[in-house]
Amino acid sequence: MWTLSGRALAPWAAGAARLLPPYSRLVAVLEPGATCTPFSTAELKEKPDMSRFPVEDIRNFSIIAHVDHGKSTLADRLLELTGTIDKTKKNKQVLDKLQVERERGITVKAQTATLFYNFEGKQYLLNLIDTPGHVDFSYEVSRSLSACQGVLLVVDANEGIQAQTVANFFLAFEAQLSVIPVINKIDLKNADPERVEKQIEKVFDIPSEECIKISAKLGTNVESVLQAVIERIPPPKVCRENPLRALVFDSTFDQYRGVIANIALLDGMVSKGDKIVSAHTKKTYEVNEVGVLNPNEQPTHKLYAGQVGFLIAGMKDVTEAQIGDTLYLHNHPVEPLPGFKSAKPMVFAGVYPIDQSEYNNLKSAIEKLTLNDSSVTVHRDSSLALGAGWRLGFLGLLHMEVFNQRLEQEYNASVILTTPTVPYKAVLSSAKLIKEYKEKEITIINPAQFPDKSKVAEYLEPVVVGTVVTPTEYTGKIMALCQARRAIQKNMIFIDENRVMLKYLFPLNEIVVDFYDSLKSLSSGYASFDYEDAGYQTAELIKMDILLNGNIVEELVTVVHREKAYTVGKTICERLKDSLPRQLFEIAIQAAIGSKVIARETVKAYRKNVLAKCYGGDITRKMKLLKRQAEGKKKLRKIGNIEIPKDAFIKVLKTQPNK
Ligand SMILES: Nc1nc2c(ncn2[C@@H]2O[C@H](COP(=O)(O)OP(=O)(O)OP(=O)(O)O)[C@@H](O)[C@H]2O)c(=O)[nH]1
Repeated sequence: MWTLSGRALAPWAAGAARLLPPYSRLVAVLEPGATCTPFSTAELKEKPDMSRFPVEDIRNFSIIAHVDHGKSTLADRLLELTGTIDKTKKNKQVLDKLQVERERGITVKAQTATLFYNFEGKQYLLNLIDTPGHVDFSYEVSRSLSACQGVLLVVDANEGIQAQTVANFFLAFEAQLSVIPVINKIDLKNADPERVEKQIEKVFDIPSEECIKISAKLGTNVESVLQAVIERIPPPKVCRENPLRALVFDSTFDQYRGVIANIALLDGMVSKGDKIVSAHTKKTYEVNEVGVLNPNEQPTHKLYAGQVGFLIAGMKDVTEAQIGDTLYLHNHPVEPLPGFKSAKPMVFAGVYPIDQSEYNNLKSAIEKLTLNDSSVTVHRDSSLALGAGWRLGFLGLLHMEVFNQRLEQEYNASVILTTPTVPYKAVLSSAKLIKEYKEKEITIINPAQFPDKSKVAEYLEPVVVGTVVTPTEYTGKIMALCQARRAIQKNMIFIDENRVMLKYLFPLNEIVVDFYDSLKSLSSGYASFDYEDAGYQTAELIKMDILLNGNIVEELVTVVHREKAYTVGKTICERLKDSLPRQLFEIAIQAAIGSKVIARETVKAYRKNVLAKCYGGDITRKMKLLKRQAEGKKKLRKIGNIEIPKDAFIKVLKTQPNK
């Protein structure tokens, strides 16, 4: 049984073991308690001497929370309080650097910032890692935690504990990190911090006196968060006398400087000019620069064990900086760190260039983006209708959308995305087939390759344990929704008199697309959801085609449970009818299993006259409109003689909200 501070946890809390951070396995060798005079701002802007921070004056921590509970806002305040950034109204989610993060107001990629903080006459080095809150990005959270010894668990004073609060707490707890509960948004009219304190005590077994109540927005009581970081989070357990051993816990690709690795030093030190080796590739590099992220890269020439920073060493190829890799000094090999369990993709989709001449550009964009996001898996794929492309694996639908948006925004790539599918399995029925496929059980990530029933002894579908946290008044409706999604109830726990936590075993394909959306609308936005992998179960699966005037739409081929075929087919046809523009002729939309049509809708004929509003004989204006229409057509996907705007399929598939 897991315990926290010697206390036993609620029985349901004894979760499956997740990855432990390498730090927690090392023995502490702390340096004697030297103090140092604080850096002046001028010194900081120059090159700070990182040797002035003994291990005991370092704290590495992460901020974890449910979506929107205020992680990034708290990070802004901490950056301001420590003078890392100026106090201005413009500082909003400073660490959310990606365009997609700013547009959607969500954190997608974990970010690191080094803060210098003076407390009781000492200057401390604090490394803060801001993490994403959405379930799709929990892999980023696990990785970030590997470079930390403690976390700030932020909980909204009005919303209280939510599904991702629970999931993130256990990631931190199982990694044996110190947890500081921070109740945020106490300025809200409906804030009830005392109720949230009680929830934290009940669910996480953390005494309410340990909770810090703040308003990150107004800055109220934020200073006591920094003090708690120093007092309650232990310094890293590392040894500076040993030769260098650095963990690459993240990496980004810069067009001009190549790979920038985020590293946590577990042993020794690294300097500019050192020759280092990657334990993964065994390639040797010269260190071009090392430094801290403050929050932008600030060269320091040296980094010491216990510190977190960046390293640039002329790694140009996307495969050279593996996340989880260990770096060591040339001629001083060390035992590599355990690395990370690779992220398991939950959703697969085909990605094709709109125009095949764009194939190479798209290939290079995908390669570069996957370096920044190693949780995406890439398989080459091709289709008769769509040409050469890839089948990519994502952690969830939001992850897929964000990846697509980043391809467009950061690399100007326009792509066709096919229906997301979960990784099904098929157990083959005969020795001959097993010989042909070279395995007994095949994984199907492309519905077009779904094997026929005659070849299969049984189909298997992935399942997850889902956690729903909801106000009690919605329990009945939510239970009905879960049942309709073929879920089996496992547990029900009252967090307090008004809030309940439900645990269900769900088939993954029932929740990836629109479960979250339905849950939110059923509960007026109050219920939250999180899930984790729970293996496979047998299922009656069939392949369903969608046809437009008799032509199969490759983007929409899906695998469905037999029970659900009619409902799913009907819904897709209806949605397609709403998102397809009318054309000069009638369009028949059909859902079919083999040759049997199970649902049908019709789009009536219509002609769009772009010149309708052009009175008189302004020929240049007419030409302009016709040219614009022709340009628009280049972006259309043609199936038979039907022209379909690129986003029509996405509209059909996309039912999950942005958050
Ligand atoms: N009233 C009030 N609003 C706050 C406070 N802290 C954050 N917010 C608001 O809550 C919203 C979400 O804040 P973020 O800091 O983006 O939340 P987050 O947890 O980083 O969100 P993700 O990165 O998407 O997981 C924003 O609109 C903030 O302005 C607070 O103390 N009081």
